[in-house]
Amino acid sequence: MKTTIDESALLSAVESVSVALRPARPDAHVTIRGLSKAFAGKPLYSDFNLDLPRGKIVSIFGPNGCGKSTLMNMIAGLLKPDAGEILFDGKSLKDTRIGYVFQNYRDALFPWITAWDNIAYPLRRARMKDDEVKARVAELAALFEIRFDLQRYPYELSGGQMQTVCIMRALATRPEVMFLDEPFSALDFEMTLFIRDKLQEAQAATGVTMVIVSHDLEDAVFLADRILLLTRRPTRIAEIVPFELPRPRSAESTADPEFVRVKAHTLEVFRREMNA
Ligand SMILES: Nc1ncnc2c1ncn2[C@@H]1O[C@H](COP(=O)(O)OP(=O)(O)OP(=O)(O)O)[C@@H](O)[C@H]1O
Repeated sequence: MKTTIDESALLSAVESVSVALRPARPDAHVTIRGLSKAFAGKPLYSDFNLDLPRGKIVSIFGPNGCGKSTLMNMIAGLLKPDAGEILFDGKSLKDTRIGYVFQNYRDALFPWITAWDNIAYPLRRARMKDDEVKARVAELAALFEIRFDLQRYPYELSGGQMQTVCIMRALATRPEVMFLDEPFSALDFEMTLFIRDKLQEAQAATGVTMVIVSHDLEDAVFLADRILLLTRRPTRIAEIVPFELPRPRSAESTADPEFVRVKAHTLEVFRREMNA
């Protein structure tokens, strides 16, 4: 008797074998297995696997259009993969608290409510009691050394102040994983230094796992414990570069020989991938 094989069942069986073959690293917080995504029939990711370490800052860096934002958005649940599995400590996204800082802070804040209410918004949605909401916003305001009036509306704030509010809002619910898409791209140098400091402080205070997409090599290296270097599409991991310079890192850290070495190495891998 001829046996017919259901192609999709076969594919999913093969996929689950490949998933099972790659156990998570012991320090893994987020495990990505067999991730695939195509746009208009052209594959961007195909059977992509990655572990993101717990409590670390990972920067995603790579050539233009290689899929940095797409990868982050799939992990954060903003974009559905065609196939694959993403787990957070073995849990699905719906059982995980995440924070997201969008690239364009001007569009990210609700313009009809004050900065204070923007920060409180996710806490109220989580049905936190009023006095606890007040305490949490006050705690964040202290951490970020807020000197401007949080009762102002977003349009009354500078770009750096708006981005600070976006980051406070993303941290409000004490996320397990925080995603930041180009957090420095629209900031001036002074504000970039301030936000770099505050992100390091927030990470040290909370142990949150952070994923940052960056176009800028210096920004990508500066905050990272690991730099995830991607290839051109179809996108693979070119290299995961560790960067162990002690924290807190300051503007002076960019002259540290280890910073200079890691930046040069990252650039070398990037150039190699551009020419591949
Ligand atoms: N919704 C979409 N529809 C069609 N193509 C898309 C879509 N989103 C992304 N792409 C394509 O997928 C590729 C990766 O896009 P993505 O924005 O993730 O790359 P990136 O590395 O973040 O880019 P950049 O460096 O320009 O910010 C690009 O070629 C892009 O044109």
